[in-house]
Amino acid sequence: MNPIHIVVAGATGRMGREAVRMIAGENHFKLTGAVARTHTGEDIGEVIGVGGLGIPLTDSLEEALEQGQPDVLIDLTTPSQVKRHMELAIAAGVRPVVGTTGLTEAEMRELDERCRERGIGGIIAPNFAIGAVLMMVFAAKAAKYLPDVEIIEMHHDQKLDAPSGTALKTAELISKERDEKKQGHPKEEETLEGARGGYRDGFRIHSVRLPGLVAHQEVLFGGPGQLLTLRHDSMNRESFMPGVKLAVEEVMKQTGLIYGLEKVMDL
Ligand SMILES: NC(=O)c1ccc[n+]([C@@H]2O[C@H](COP(=O)([O-])OP(=O)(O)OC[C@H]3O[C@@H](n4cnc5c(N)ncnc54)[C@H](O)[C@@H]3O)[C@@H](O)[C@H]2O)c1
Ligand SMILES: O=C(O)C1=N[C@H](C(=O)O)CCC1
Repeated sequence: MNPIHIVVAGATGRMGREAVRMIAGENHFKLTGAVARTHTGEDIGEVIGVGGLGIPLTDSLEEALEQGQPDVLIDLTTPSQVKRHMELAIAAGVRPVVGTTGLTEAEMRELDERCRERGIGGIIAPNFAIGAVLMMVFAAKAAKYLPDVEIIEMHHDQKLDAPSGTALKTAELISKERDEKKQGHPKEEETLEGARGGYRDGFRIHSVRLPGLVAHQEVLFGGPGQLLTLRHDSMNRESFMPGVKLAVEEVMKQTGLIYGLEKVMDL
């Protein structure tokens, strides 16, 4: 079997480094390009401390797509870059696997059309941690029976988008199962703006940002005389890598853009 050729955008970032390390450790994956914001020409393997990989860092995704001829782009950059990167990859027939959060629903619809026109697959996973995907799916099941729900997501203070992609995806899955209901007292009023968090489909999402955190989420359900809390914690970025690996393998079999790792898992 030919290895899957992969270019990583954001290769020197917290997630990108882990992705490069993961690719280097898999026989059926081959790194063909590493893109970072600044062009250094240095070997990405030397930069991240795994030894030479023979792949120089470039600041041009176009160059990495043309020279490396990858099958897959893994994008782990920033909300401001991800759409352009996906457009470039799709136009070149390269399948995007995207962890970068912050794309709007309209943007995802447009990118899905582009993938279909090109006859290729793409995967956007707001959270690659398998445990987090399970938490989201379990939350949707619980919401059917316990419609009073609030989401609290907690991330490190370098995160640019709020609420997190995970919280938005959890809310989407919950809304599909939950009967329509406005959570909280009908006459509640905020005396401090934002105190009740963001409002979506009748329930609330709260975002916490603190140094020391990585990626954490609680989904709280309440009913008369009972509480159910679903919680997931990512302690480090290695926690996301089994999901990245799965997404790269699955994207080769798909057509169109898939939003959420649960759609390629046997759940
Ligand atoms: N889906 C998931 O499971 C998951 C997990 C963690 C992080 N994330 C998301 O992944 C993204 C990256 O997270 P991080 O913690 O690694 O961030 P980071 O800031 O450590 O890394 C981002 C990298 O992107 C690079 N970059 C920025 N602009 C670029 C450009 N134009 N071209 C090439 N590279 C560019 C930066 O130089 C940096 O190295 C964020 O959007 C974050 O929310 C998703
Ligand atoms: O570090 C981040 O940023 C993360 N973002 C994802 C999100 O927005 O849900 C989840 C994992 C970490």
